[in-house]
Amino acid sequence: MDWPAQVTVREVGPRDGLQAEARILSTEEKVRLIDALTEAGFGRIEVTSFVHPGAVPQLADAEAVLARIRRRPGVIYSALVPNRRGAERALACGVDEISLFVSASETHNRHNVRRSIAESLAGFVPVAELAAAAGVRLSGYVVTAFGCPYEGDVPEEQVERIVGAYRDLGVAAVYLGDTTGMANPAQVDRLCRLLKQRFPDLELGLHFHNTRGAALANVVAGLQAGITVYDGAVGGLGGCPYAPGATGNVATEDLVHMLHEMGIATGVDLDRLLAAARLAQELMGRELPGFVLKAGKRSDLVRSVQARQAAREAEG
Ligand SMILES: CC(=O)SCCNC(=O)CCNC(=O)[C@H](O)C(C)(C)COP(=O)(O)OP(=O)(O)OC[C@H]1O[C@@H](n2cnc3c(N)ncnc32)[C@H](O)[C@@H]1OP(=O)(O)O
Repeated sequence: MDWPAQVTVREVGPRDGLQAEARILSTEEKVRLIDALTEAGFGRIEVTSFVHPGAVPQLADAEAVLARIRRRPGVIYSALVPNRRGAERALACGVDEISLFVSASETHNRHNVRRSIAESLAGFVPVAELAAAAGVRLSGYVVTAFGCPYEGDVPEEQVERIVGAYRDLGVAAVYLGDTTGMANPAQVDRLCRLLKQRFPDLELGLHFHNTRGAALANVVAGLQAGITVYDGAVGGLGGCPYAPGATGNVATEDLVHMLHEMGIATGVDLDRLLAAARLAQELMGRELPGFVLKAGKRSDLVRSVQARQAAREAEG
């Protein structure tokens, strides 16, 4: 297998990660976290969402967050947008990318945005027009693309239909979301190959939650199918307030660590990312699920084992 030389890792912790966390961070705390992620070298960061403030109270300060973060030139700071009202708010803040979202299953979409899939898609038309007029990048998530907590299996044709609708809207990228960690590597391989064949000119990205521990295995399946864009949430923050049993995205530092060990470049500074993960843990006031956060980098292993050994010898 020829692995790609480089992949794009999108940091979505400040949006997907925070939206389901019980502890509401202050605007200042969010800005500190996003600035630390910018320092880590990400080219793309999803910073917030412009949804109804009552639906996701954690992100009700989207405008203030965007106004205060230190934006590094060239970095794409994106926000999730459900409708025209959200697009108007996002554009007023000068976002670099608007990410639309619709579920591949009717039931989840109704729970999430109180609309049918067809109604969501129809509502995206004016958003696409606004984004195009403003010259802002447009992308779209397919939520529950690999399975739905309410409906179970999601037919591949349904995902294909939504990707086609996004393509017709003129999006630059489509991100396939495994919202509740239901994907397996064989399924990822099959769906990605199918979509790449059907939509060869569209950028496809993968967004895995690690609910059942399969996220990194699914990333490898995606790499084998030729996908080069992956989402992660710092520390493994995350979930979905409208999906029972949802937990965090794959921890970005685990993803970046694995990719670097495989010889795949990401442009991300892993040490700075780990510092951001420790900050996220401190801000949330709880242990986050990321593995490398606890175990350290592979390259640090021998050093830390030797240090422990020396400490034991000094004690004894
Ligand atoms: C898998 C994932 O992680 S997806 C992300 C997690 N899920 C979410 O973020 C869900 C977000 N959902 C929502 O924000 C809501 O369900 C909506 C906005 C999509 C739909 O809610 P509805 O109540 O049906 O909206 P509706 O269009 O009827 O408008 C109701 C009111 O909300 C306001 N509103 C609608 N959209 C927005 C918005 N994007 N931002 C702020 N206010 C809004 C309207 O202006 C209206 O206000 P008014 O009563 O003062 O006139």
